[in-house]
Amino acid sequence: MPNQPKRYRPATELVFVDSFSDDPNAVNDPYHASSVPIYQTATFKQTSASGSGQYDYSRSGNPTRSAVEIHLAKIMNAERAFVVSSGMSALDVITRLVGAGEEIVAGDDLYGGTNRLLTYLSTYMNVKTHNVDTTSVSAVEAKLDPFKTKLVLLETPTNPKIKIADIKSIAEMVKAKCPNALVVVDNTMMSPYLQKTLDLGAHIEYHSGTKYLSGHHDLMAGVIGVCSQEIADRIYHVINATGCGLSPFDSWLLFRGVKTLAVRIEKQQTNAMLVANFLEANGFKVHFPGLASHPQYELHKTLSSGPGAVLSFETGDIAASERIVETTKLWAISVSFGCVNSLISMPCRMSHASIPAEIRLQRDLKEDLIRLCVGIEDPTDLIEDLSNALVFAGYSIKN
Ligand SMILES: Cc1ncc(COP(=O)(O)O)c(C=O)c1O
Ligand SMILES: N[C@@H](CCSC[C@H](N)C(=O)O)C(=O)O
Repeated sequence: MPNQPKRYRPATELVFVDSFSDDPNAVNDPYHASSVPIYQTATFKQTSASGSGQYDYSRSGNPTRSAVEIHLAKIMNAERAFVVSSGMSALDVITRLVGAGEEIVAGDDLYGGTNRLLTYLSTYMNVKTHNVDTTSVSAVEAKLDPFKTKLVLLETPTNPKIKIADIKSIAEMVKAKCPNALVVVDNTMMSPYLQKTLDLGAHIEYHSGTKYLSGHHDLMAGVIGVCSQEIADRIYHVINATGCGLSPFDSWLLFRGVKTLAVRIEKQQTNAMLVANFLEANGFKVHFPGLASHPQYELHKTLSSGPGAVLSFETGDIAASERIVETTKLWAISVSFGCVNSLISMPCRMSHASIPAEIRLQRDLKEDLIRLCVGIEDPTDLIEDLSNALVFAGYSIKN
């Protein structure tokens, strides 16, 4: 790899902060802190001009960042993990592995910001994206070009229509038909607690760490996990070259959030199941992979150990959807998901407003769609609040 800093470290040499470890790569903490300290420093002193400490400059590496990266690599079953300044920054780093004239195959239901970055790449960088229905392995296969395709980008479940892609079959097919392409999965909706995409055959998994991994909507972060040292080297090179590594304080906050990931998700998805059942029992078309009515209900169970806690539903009436969203009290009107607080939104007005209306129409992204991101509150309160809003919008509701 050209232009590596002299302190570039492969995964085997990653350092971590643990004063009781006899591992030579552990950072010595003389105070035996039981929470990883925040190394709020840009630079690290050297013993001589050429003497190498474990770190020299926080853009290239920082002990607090390393600590969370090592932990995340373990829970993703990744060869190595990296943390960067946002989910979009994670995707930006990954797409820099694609050159001008090369191509990406991606879904036709994608987070609005992802669609915006892919559109930017095609407009300014001559990197074309084919958007296909990733619920169909053959639709993905049809757009592969063994010479041009460099990334196959899957979101599963998709945001906001909650469609499921068969990661395992797609990864096997891509490896056979297009060995130069990398299979990349945006695993934000599931988190590594529910879905381990690298075990399913993906080369790269990434996250908006702003969501479940941190869990409290108090930071922006992106996470990238990779399956091999070779990909790790390329990703690290881009992160150091572009300077998007996560700050020490946000690395610390992210690490703190990850510690409660399992308990938060268990509670959130139990609540989400109750909310999804309530809406379906009241006649709404609900998109949630925990419901037997979901078209990929069986497939999702083979990929993930739970349905997660994001669902969307249709009312068929934009004005009614607006009334519902604007009437709930416990469900805050907000973008994002994965937080301990429950949120309600209209994707076409909010998270997906950057996708031009005609493209939303082409992709059958319904303007009346309401997305619910279920938190850890008492589910009786959540359902009562939603029920009141539905009644206010003119629906007759049985609880
Ligand atoms: C599925 C998905 N991926 C990526 C992102 C981007 O993450 P961030 O907001 O942390 O940049 C978002 C939301 O923003 C998202 O919903
Ligand atoms: N104004 C922001 C909207 C962020 S949406 C965040 C999140 N991914 C979601 O799906 O709610 C933008 O245009 O990026």
